[in-house]
This record gives sequence, C-alpha cells and structure tokens, in this order.
Amino acid sequence: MLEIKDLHATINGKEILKGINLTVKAGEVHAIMGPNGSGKSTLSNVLVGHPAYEVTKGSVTFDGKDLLALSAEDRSHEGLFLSFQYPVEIPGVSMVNFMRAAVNEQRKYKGLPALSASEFLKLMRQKREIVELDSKLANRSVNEGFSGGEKKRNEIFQMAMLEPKLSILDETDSGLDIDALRIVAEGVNKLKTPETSCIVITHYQRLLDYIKPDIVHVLYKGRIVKTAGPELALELEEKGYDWIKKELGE
Ligand SMILES: Nc1ncnc2c1ncn2[C@@H]1O[C@H](COP(=O)(O)OP(=O)(O)OP(=O)(O)O)[C@@H](O)[C@H]1O
Repeated sequence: MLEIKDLHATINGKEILKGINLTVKAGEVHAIMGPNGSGKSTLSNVLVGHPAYEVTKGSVTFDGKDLLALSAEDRSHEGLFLSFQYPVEIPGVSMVNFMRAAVNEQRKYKGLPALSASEFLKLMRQKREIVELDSKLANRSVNEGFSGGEKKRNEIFQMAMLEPKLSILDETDSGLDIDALRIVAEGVNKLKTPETSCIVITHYQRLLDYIKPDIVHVLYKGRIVKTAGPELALELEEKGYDWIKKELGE
C-alpha cells in the first residue's frame, strides 16, 4: 500500500525528516508516536503534498505509484486522506457544497458520473450517522464556529465520504471528550476494510484502546527509531521517552 524509503524533507531550508523508512500493508493500522517536534505532522504533510515542504531525498510508493510525482489533488483522488491536527475553517463554503465538490471530483477522476443531488444527500446522511455528526453542523460553513471536538468529528465524516485507501489521522484524539473519542474511533473502525490502511498519529495510548494498531513506531528527530507491537504504546505511556533516548545513547 505505502512504501517510504529514506525520506528526507525540509521546510524553509531546515531538514525535519532525516531518513524515514516505513512500509504499510493493506489492512494494517500503524500508530506513530513521538515527542513534540519530532516530525510527525511534517511526515503527514509531506505525504499529502503540502507545498511548504521540499523532499530532498528518498521515495514514496503508494499503491504502486510514485506518490511524490502526483499533485496534492491526485494524491487525494488516488485514495490518500489526511485528517488534520488543526482543521481550518472555510467561511462561506457550505459543508454540502464542499463535500459535493470533493466527492464528485473524485468520481470524475475515476471515470464515474457525478452523483445527483438526492443521491448525494442520501450519502451525506448515511455517512453522518457513522460519526453521529449533527445535521445542523452539516448545514453550516465548513468548520465555521465548530468546537474543537466538532471539527475532529467532521474530519472523520469527510473521511467516511471519501472512502480513502490510506487514512492518516493526525492527533484526531486531541480536543475530543471521552464520549466523542469513542464515537470517532468507532467510526474509524467501521470504515476499516481488509483493503484499507490507517496511520494514527497520537500522543496517547487511550486512542489506541479503541483503534487497535498492528504496529507502533516512535518518530524522534526526523527518524523512526523504534518499531514494535501495540505493547510499545503501553510502555511509552508508562515510561515516557527517556528510555528510548538512553537507548539511542543520548
Ligand atoms: N515553517 C517552519 N520553519 C521552521 N521549522 C519548522 C516549520 N514548521 C515546522 N517546523 C519545525 O519542524 C519540527 C517538526 O514539527 P512537526 O509539527 O512535524 O512535529 P510533531 O512531531 O508533529 O510535533 P507535535 O507532537 O508537537 O505535534 C519542529 O521542530 C517545528 O518547529
């Protein structure tokens, strides 16, 4: 599904990613943890094609294609989805128009006809239920005046609408209350199939109680310095990162 080899990336001339290697197979859930500023959001931004970042070395293959050669739009059309750590507000653009444009652009890319208004509204209703997104929110401008938790829930609603092959969830748990965390995580689980994969970036084990990872990685100073099973997240929760820094000789 995704193969990252020796990925280096800079922002404003500063190297943040210093040789990332990561393979995600279809059906797998990977968690990426790591101290603040280690490069987790940078990795997700580079993967989706954020223009502020420059890839200086390495390769990324997504579903057999050279991901780095694709525009940000085509990466999305190919089935890559990023749930943002800080979702932006788009005043004046209604959720309905925003999602209809996104869904129909994706269908066009796949050579499918646009959905009719009634088909689209039915799809919106179905998908809204997955994350229990209030219909009032779906009738407002994108994220405008949404609470922090509502924005995160809205991200997973968008994921449900676009049915990506690979979803990257960047700190989707931050800002969610306990019930919302469970609803959103269950939503992610409902969307999982043996053909889809997920990368969950989080600081906390509790999200991983709901979205069970197959593999847990620690990203530190722009490199993946440790990879293990779900028990690694529990160990990090208990002991923090100092032991890993010690293992690295710091
Ligand atoms: N525009 C920029 N110019 C210079 N440095 C930047 C810029 N944007 C990000 N960085 C730096 O890149 C590093 C990695 O940031 P990133 O957001 O990827 O970390 P993170 O692991 O996601 O952190 P957190 O857990 O706090 O969300 C940080 O040291 C950050 O200050």
